[in-house]
Amino acid sequence: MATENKNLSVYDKSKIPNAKKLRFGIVVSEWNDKITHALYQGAYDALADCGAIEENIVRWNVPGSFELTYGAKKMILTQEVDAVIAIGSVIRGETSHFDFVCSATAQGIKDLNVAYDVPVIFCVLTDDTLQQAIDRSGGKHGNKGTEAAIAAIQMAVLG
Ligand SMILES: Nc1c(NC[C@H](O)[C@H](O)[C@H](O)CO)[nH]c(=O)[nH]c1=O
Ligand SMILES: CC(=O)[C@@H](O)COP(=O)(O)O
Repeated sequence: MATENKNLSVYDKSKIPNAKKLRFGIVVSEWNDKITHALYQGAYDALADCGAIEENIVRWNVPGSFELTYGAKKMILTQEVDAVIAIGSVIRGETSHFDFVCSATAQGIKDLNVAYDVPVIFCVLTDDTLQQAIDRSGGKHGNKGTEAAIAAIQMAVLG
């Protein structure tokens, strides 16, 4: 199902565990910062809506999406979090750099989920245009940050 058929901000709160006892790390890329801050706000608001408390939400910024892997690893090793949300916005330019950044970031975050017992949520938009990114960070398709926050809660209590 493509995003256009599923609003990213819709969730059934009655089916989401309460997050009051959970601690979250959120690593935010500064590239396309208007987009990534909107994603962060969506994630923060959803975590709070589900019971998370402010002092249990730790935010770190990194230069770009490629650095999300290292930032998330450092968050896991030092902050005693139950889940990490990695937030980025990669927008295609003139060269193939987009493909390398997207692939490396996705693979790096996947590798963290394998290497450590803390879920790392892939909240990285990989868009061909700025409008696509706007549409998915609080626009007509909702906010992927919201979706990522709900996934973080669900994965934090898994098992
Ligand atoms: N073009 C985008 C980048 N590029 C920067 C890389 O992520 C990385 O910071 C740099 O290569 C140094 O290691 N990053 C994004 O997050 N979004 C882009 O559109
Ligand atoms: C995703 C990128 O790295 C890209 O935005 C950089 O732009 P360009 O490919 O034109 O150098």
